[in-house]
Amino acid sequence: MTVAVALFTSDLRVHDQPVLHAALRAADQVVPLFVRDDGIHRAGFDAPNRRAFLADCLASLDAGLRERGGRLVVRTGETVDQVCRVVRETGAHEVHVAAGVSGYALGREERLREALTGLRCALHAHDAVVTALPPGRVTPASGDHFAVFTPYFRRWQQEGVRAALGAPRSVDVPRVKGEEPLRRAGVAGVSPGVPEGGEAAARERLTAWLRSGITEYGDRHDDLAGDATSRLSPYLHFGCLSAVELVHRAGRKGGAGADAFVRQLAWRDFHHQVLAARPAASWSDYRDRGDRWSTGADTDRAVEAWRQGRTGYPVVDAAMRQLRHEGWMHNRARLLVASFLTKTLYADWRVGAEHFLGLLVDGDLANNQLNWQWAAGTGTDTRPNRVLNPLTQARRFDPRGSYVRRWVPELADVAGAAVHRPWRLPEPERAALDYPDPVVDLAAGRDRFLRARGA
Ligand SMILES: Cc1cc2nc3c(=O)[nH]c(=O)nc-3n(C[C@H](O)[C@H](O)[C@H](O)COP(=O)(O)OP(=O)(O)OC[C@H]3O[C@@H](n4cnc5c(N)ncnc54)[C@H](O)[C@@H]3O)c2cc1C
Repeated sequence: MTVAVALFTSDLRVHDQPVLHAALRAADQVVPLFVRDDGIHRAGFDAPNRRAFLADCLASLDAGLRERGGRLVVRTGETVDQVCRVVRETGAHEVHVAAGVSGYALGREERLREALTGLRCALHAHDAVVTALPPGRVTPASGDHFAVFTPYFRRWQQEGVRAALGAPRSVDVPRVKGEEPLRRAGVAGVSPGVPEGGEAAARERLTAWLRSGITEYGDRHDDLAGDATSRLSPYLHFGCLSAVELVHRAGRKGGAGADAFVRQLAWRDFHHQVLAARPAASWSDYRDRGDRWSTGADTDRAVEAWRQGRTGYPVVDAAMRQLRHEGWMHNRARLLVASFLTKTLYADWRVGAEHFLGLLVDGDLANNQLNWQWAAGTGTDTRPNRVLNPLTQARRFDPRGSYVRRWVPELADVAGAAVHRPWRLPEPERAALDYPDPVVDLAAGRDRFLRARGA
């Protein structure tokens, strides 16, 4: 009887699962293994919202495997140690894993390969499991990665993604010890609106999205109140859905909405290929603009108001409260609150990125840090000094003020677009609101930023 290990990482699914597929082909029995990695815990990367969502993901993956006669084996510790233990206990001759797309995953893969060699066990790392196109698959004529999205996307389209795989019919698991999967109920400090995680919930959402939402995505994706995006990002982050499958299914649906959606999936790949080539960009400027970010008591106060959703700019505050409540924020809102922090307040993008990582269910280094750098103008944006005015953004993307009223209850009774400028309300009405004055003058903030950038 031969045994292989399928090591699950950011690919917690049974559909289009190249790691599981390859392990099943390689051996009579497979250990589907997930290691709750101490390294991720030490790095503070298992924020409560993601831990809770992960608990659902593991439960759903276990259920998916049980439907096929198998189960998920969960261990806690250093990934390399735990995999080696399972290999020794079961006599496995192969370990299959998704190829790393982050510095951490690449390092883990290297250590694992070395440790397994000593056990005469081969490690197979599979491409295009976490992303649709593996980082490095397409590169420009000069350089190891694309620094601008549009030419990257052209090549990404030409290259095409691999075919999707079906879910296995059966999974035969040898007798091996595992822990009880973590229960969501045991995680403290979780935002009340965090959605249910896991492959089953993901596939339900995907089906609904393909049936209706995607058609109008091109026209409506920036509508803050309309909430007309897929909200699939947490499922993509944990790999409950495969980006490859999404590209194919959206492609089969066709139309302008589907094209626009696939383009966003390519943004995800784009950021991964930047970070794979420049791992330091997770915490250092991708392009150094010579910034000397604002510090001091006034900045600290303004940043704290930003975190709490009390800046006095309703659209910014609505977005920050949505993040705290749901562990998710609309992309347009992410862009405008990030511009507000890094440009209007001229605070270091790392401060904002860290706050996001503490709350986002979809929070990941490639997409979060590089989108923050994009918004701060230290990343891949070709117009690094543009400053988004939250009032203009509110007028365009929340023209009736519904998004603000949804998230800022103090302003729920202010009708229409007037909700975006509460300081202009007649005095008795204004004074009756428990809502702060603006923490910064927009024009002054913008001028300070442009002066600092020499623009
Ligand atoms: C400051 C900032 C921080 C961000 N942090 C994250 C993060 O930590 N994790 C994350 O997944 N996304 C991040 N994004 C990108 C984007 O905001 C989210 O992916 C998107 O809002 C998720 O909602 P959705 O699934 O409804 O997206 P949809 O609009 O339905 O898009 C479909 C999918 O495409 C991908 N996608 C869309 N836009 C982007 C983008 N700009 N960059 C990369 N991928 C994208 C996502 O996987 C998303 O699920 C960030 C954006 C900004 C401006």
